[in-house]
Amino acid sequence: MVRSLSETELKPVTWEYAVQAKGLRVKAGRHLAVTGLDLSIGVGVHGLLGPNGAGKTTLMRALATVLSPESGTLELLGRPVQERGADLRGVRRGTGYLPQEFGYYPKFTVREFVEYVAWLKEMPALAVPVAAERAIARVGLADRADRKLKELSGGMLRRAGVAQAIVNTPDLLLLDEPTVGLDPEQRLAFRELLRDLGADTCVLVSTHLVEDVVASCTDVVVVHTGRVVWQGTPGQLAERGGTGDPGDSAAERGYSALVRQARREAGA
Ligand SMILES: Nc1ncnc2c1ncn2[C@@H]1O[C@H](COP(=O)(O)OP(=O)(O)OP(=O)(O)O)[C@@H](O)[C@H]1O
Repeated sequence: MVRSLSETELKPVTWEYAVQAKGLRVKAGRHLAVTGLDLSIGVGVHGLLGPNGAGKTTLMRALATVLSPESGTLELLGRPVQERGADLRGVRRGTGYLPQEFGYYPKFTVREFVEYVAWLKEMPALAVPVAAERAIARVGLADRADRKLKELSGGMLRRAGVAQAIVNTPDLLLLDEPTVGLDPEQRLAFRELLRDLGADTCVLVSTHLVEDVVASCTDVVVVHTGRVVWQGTPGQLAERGGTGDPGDSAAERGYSALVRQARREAGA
């Protein structure tokens, strides 16, 4: 049974930054993967870049309130989340999350899956069918809404994952490698969707594809060994690289230069 909401939970909360982290430390298993991270992001599309093991997934999981911070402060949608009695339900209602690997019931259809998540997000029952229909259409799966998840290709499954993340029109949308497995046409459509969502949502999207970031992000966040080592626009990222840095584009060279510098500074 779904319990009714308390007065505190219903009180409107305002914020300038959907995510505000200061000195954030988060463990992945026993390993401290986020090691003192400062980050403030608001409405827009923020690309999260970093080498394998930099802590991107762990950070995403903390922002999705799946992992609790070890220390530091974390405010999500204007609510402090590290304190006892924090309004995690309020944060979760306003958040959409596509994990790197997500679990699902293989026999659910796309529609059932997306509606189920809408229900978990405590959306009003009457609003659910239309919201699910819209989310499914936005990821280009309208013609497959009644197909079972187990019958979908990897790229289609990923798109169903994005649909469940946006069904509640979240204020904070966390997408962990959403473009993995998408064909070139779908990747282009997805970039457009991201730009569209970023007009009124704080979107944090983790990816290894610098070109995706340049095409659809207003802001780039580079992490290394669990910290933010650089934040700026895609244009500023492109300016960071030189001809000696590896990469096929100015932005890729800029990213390589930043990672090299972070490695040098970390003494690795
Ligand atoms: N359950 C775990 N137990 C121990 N260490 C872990 C665990 N999960 C992750 N780690 C370690 O934490 C660090 C950060 O991992 P994380 O998955 O957050 O990085 P990432 O930037 O998302 O990497 P990738 O780009 O490969 O997805 C890595 O060194 C990883 O080996």
